[in-house]
Amino acid sequence: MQNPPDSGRILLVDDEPAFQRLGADFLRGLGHEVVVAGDAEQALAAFATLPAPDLVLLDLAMPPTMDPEAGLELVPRFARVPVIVWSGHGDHELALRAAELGAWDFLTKPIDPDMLRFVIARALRKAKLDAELRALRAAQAGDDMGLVGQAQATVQLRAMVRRVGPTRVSVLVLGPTGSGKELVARALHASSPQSENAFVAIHCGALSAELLESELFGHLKGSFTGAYRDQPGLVEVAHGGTLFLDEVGEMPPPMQVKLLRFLQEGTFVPVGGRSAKKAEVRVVAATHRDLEAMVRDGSFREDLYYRLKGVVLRTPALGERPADVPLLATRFLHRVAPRAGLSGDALAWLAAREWPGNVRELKALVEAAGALLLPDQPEVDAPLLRLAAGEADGDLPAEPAAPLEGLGPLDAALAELERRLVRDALQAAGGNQSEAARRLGISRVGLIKKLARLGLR
Ligand SMILES: Nc1ncnc2c1ncn2[C@@H]1O[C@H](COP(=O)(O)OP(=O)(O)OP(=O)(O)O)[C@@H](O)[C@H]1O
Repeated sequence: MQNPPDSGRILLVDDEPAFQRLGADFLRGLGHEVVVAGDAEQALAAFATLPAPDLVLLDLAMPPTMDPEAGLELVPRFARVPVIVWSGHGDHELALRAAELGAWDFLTKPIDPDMLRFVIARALRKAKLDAELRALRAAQAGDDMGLVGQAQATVQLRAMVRRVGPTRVSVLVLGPTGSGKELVARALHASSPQSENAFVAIHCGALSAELLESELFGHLKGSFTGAYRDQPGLVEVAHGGTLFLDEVGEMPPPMQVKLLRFLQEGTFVPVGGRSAKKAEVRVVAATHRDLEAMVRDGSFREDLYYRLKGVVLRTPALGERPADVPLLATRFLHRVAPRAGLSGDALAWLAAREWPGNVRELKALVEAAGALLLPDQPEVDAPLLRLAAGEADGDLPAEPAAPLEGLGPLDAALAELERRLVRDALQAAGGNQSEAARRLGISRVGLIKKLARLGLR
């Protein structure tokens, strides 16, 4: 039977078996799918299981306390979807508190079935409209999903992300450092139906096998020196969302086995634990290494490789997609200097450059140049880019000529120029030193030393 337009998946939370049965039958009769939970713990577990419910019906008074206040605490935990609460206590105060905590509606037992049907239909319709509005806004605001570029390879990459994002298939992102692998992983998550759940990234090469295991799967109190309390693993934090395994090629072999088990069975055992726990995550892995060669030389498990390699997406080196450079540079510049432009010689200078650090390098350079713009300088030009790249050979950006005249030796003129750049950056950052340092492309400590040296403090 075709479900009616306003049907949905409903989580019914009530401890009374008779009510559970009658309620579930009634709701199913209306075309809804129903999942039943008898207490708070079951309710939270059912809420985290995919596919996620579209609406929660929550009895506020449940064992062991039967205290509606305890039930109220659950309301924000279901905040993603409409929550309709009910209680035997029909008091005004309780209804107000529930509304404050975000409940969609408050009903008093005994429940009037017609009223329930009406309230549910309205809540589901509103939730559906909200979701459509969110999707429309996302499509309008960032059609490029943050993946800027017009090169053929980038256009194709975006098309693949749009296609693969909404599926649950594992994705392996291959490309050199700084080419946008993590960005692709985030775009996949953002275009998945689970985008409101967590996106959790872990760098597999930065930790020893032991620490990586404890980070991924969690640990129990006392399982090693320094384990003062139980710590959930990142796979649990990412439950229902996306787990991004960055530099998966660096994963130590003992961890490769454990990761494979988790990917195959969906279960894991926290460090120091005995029983297996469950978590459901979408896995996106990335590496700049040649995983196939690593499989051949035995440093990466073949079975894990095939498990991770559901769909392979590639982020080419920036040098292989020169058509992206002007667009990326303009986008990065506008983040620090919204009204500034790039001159023709700046674009030519960028185009002629090699980018061993790929998009990350371009971003850092253009942002630094944007921060160095003088207030009356409308464009970033090639000399300013050279200055930002640390390649300036004296042809500094045109400072208003008159005020610098007569400053005497070159050192004094440079110090004066530096003073102005620092003052401008501080002013633009509203006096915030960290922000000013970021704009200048130096560390905060470096800025403080500069302020002292230039006599600005
Ligand atoms: N197509 C793009 N559009 C906009 N920004 C991009 C693009 N590609 C990369 N970037 C930016 O460049 C920087 C580096 O990207 P990212 O961290 O995704 O690269 P990566 O390949 O994961 O790097 P690594 O291998 O070092 O982890 C980030 O700030 C990211 O936002």
